[in-house]
Amino acid sequence: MDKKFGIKREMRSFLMPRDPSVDRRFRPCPEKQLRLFDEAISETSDNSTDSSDTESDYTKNTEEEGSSIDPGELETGPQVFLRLRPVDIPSKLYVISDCGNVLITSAANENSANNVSRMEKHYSFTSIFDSQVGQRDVYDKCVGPRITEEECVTIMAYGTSGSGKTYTLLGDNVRAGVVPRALENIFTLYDRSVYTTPKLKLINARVLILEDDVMLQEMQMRRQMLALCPDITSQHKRLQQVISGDHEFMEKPMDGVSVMIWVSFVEIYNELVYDLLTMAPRQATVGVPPRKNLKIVCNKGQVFIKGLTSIFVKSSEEALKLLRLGQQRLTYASTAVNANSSRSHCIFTVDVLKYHRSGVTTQNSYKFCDLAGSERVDKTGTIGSRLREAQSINTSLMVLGRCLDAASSTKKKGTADVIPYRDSKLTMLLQAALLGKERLAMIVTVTPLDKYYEENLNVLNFASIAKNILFKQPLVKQHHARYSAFVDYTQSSVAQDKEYIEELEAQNISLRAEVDQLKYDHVLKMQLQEERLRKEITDMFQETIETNLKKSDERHEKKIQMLNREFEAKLASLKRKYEEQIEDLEDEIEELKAPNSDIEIIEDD
Ligand SMILES: Nc1ncnc2c1ncn2[C@@H]1O[C@H](COP(=O)(O)OP(=O)(O)OP(=O)(O)O)[C@@H](O)[C@H]1O
Repeated sequence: MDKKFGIKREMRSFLMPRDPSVDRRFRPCPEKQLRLFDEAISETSDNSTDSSDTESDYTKNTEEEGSSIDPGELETGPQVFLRLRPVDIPSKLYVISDCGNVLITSAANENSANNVSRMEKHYSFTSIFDSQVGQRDVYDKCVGPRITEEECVTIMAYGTSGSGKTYTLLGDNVRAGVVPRALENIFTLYDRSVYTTPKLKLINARVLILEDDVMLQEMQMRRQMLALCPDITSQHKRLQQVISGDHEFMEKPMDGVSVMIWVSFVEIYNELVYDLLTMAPRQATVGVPPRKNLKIVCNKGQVFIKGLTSIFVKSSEEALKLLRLGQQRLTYASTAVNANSSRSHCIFTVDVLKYHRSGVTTQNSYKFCDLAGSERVDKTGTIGSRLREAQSINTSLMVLGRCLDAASSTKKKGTADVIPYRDSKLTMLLQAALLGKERLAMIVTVTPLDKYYEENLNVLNFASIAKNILFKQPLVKQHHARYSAFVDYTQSSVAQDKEYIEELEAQNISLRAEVDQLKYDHVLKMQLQEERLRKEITDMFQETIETNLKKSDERHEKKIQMLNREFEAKLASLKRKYEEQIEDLEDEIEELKAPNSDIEIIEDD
């Protein structure tokens, strides 16, 4: 691995500045002298007498930069924030300047493996959040204004593993991160304008009106999806209390505007794109999503993921539920620096679709991107699948660095470099932000410990490239589209009634479906009950018959025995009678055999 990275460093690296040990005079240099991070970083070699790389010079540079911008010109660039993670003993190598938005990294010791570490550097940021700064302030500075201004924005968390990217975006059960706060903010902002049926949907980067049957399918899908989500009612209530204590989000008065909110959640793992909100097949558990790789399509400058599930949500709780479901399906693993490390990049998108009474539909997208931690595979001794993940993570971050560098050199050279966003899935999906069509806010997280010094320099160098970008073209704040179907529909005074009727019709359709389902369930239940009763009755009759049969058998048996006894008694008496008769007859016969026995003969002499 060392060898591989060694070879790469020969070329211009986007994660590592040039090796300062090489004499400046012998370095290859462009015709017009440009340093990779000029203006954003000032470097001072320990023994250098070159005073142009000092903090004061940095201030001068940025002032010049500021003055060169015509305030009337619509130039804008990413906002890059730095957040320092709280640690027990913070390294003394990082100091925040008095002005509060420059991080000065001191030179590390001479024995450092990397020569780059032997320099003092100044990194400027839009804002720096010290380790004491809480989630509220991070949200208020980085995201809140974008949502209130209704600007499309991509918020990207970038940093080394375990530095707090996921914590910043999602937070925990008490310290809500940027995403739960943004959801509360969005639903408060549109509160009474939130439409309860999915009439509009963003399909293949186009806002479309849904037919009733499609709308019904969407509602059924949403119901099934929400049923799969973990129960977060009490957790959501707690977070809501925390958030409402921290911020005073206001509802934006909107007349004749209906707002439909959709969410989607994707993961880029080993350069493959997975949908985190698909319906799991019957046999799969919540934690094991069907892993179907999705295709990214780029059509006339519009980038979208083909077949990505987008779920219609009516409340911040529903959106948070889906976020938690997606989180359960994300690829995490235990690494040397983080027991629960994200091994993939993930993007949670909230699309806000609006239709106005004027007949115009608009769309705002808020993308929250949690990048996997950049990692030193050689130092952490990563092996096997973790190594493959780490290489894939580092490669896609490298491409992101190249894209940012190409965008920033547009400003430096005044020529438009081709931005190589097609070189990775991540940069393809973030294309709109990388081309300046949407706002880009990068939250860079750093663990201020000595042992992460070199990794942190890479991250800070990366951030400084982003900080250097200025987009020439005006930001596309919202995508507008006019739909004739909505013109008539919304222009007349009857429009609102019609809207209400449509809503009722949609509800009616869904209620009818529900009634049909209930009827079907009822019939099925009755059939089952009848079957059970029939069986019970048959069993009962059979039992009765058997008992009766048994009783009758017993009765017959007794009767037979009694008759037998009577018969035997009769037989005995007849026998006795006939025996007596026989005896009499025998006596008579005896008497007849001796006929004169009753005559006494007397003879004379
Ligand atoms: N500002 C902070 N305040 C309090 N705790 C923090 C802060 N930043 C990070 N942590 C804690 O540090 C740990 C690691 O943070 P987290 O998981 O957000 O890192 P990560 O940058 O997303 O890492 P990976 O890239 O490996 O996924 C978590 O337990 C988190 O709660």
